[in-house]
Amino acid sequence: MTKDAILKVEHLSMKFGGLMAINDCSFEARRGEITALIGPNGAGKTTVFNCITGFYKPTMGMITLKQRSGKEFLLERLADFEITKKAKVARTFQNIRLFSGLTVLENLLVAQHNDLMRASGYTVLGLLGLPGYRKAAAEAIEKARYWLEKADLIERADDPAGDLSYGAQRRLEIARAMCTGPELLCLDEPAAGLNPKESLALNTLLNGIRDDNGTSIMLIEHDMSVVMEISDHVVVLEYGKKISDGTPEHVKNDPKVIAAYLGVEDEELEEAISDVEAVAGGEH
Ligand SMILES: Nc1ncnc2c1ncn2[C@@H]1O[C@H](COP(=O)(O)OP(=O)(O)OP(=O)(O)O)[C@@H](O)[C@H]1O
Repeated sequence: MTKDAILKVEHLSMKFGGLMAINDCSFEARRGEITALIGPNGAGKTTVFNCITGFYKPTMGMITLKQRSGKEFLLERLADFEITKKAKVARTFQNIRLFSGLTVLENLLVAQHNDLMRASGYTVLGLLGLPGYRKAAAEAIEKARYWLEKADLIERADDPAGDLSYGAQRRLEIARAMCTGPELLCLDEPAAGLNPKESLALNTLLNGIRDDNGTSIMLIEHDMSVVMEISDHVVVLEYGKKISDGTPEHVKNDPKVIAAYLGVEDEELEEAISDVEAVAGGEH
């Protein structure tokens, strides 16, 4: 693993019956950066995410997460709850999964349930009397308040989560994931369905998480304006294989990526690449 990589995916393959959804895919995500995983529909982005977060066990390959402390975890060998708890990887899903009947604040406190239970010593007496529990409860509220501020949701703390606008619910999900103290935050299409104002608020939140908290972020995203604006590094998949990897600028101008997004078949690829190169050459 290179010095500053938080995640290293090596020769990852995932087979569903006869379908090779991921085929010998390798890439790294660097610490303190926003890495975007992009590609046409069915390219395998969600499958890669599901392998990283333990929802699927890969058919082959290694996924190594290295924490700030230097401690390494082989994610493909851990159960999904251990990936969250021990390796400190948090995720959100394409569909919003909040407790819509609970308030915004309660959603953030529920996320810290494990810490609170540990502080209680797992006894009712602990809940009622232990100073350790009272301290943990105060810290949980403080952490929730911090993330409500960051997500621009402090005014809505006591409202049911289900009453929030779609964009605010997305930010609440991210705030909730951050309350678990992750080293790597994985976001599955965070900008899907957002209007331009909500998209801007999302960008502000994600930039803050990277710059102020130093948390590394991996995201799957279809909205290219979001990808180009906030990513430090982009990995492009097509038919389960990596076809490009680099800065947003590099990837945007990569003829293979352009061809993939135009839906060009393999046999036409060389022709498409030379066409694109000719156009690009003509622009200089
Ligand atoms: N559990 C599964 N069982 C069988 N096939 C699956 C399963 N999950 C994904 N696939 C297949 O694997 C391929 C990759 O799917 P995946 O959802 O990872 O792509 P994606 O890039 O996330 O697509 P999208 O952008 O549409 O969400 C697709 O052909 C899909 O049908």
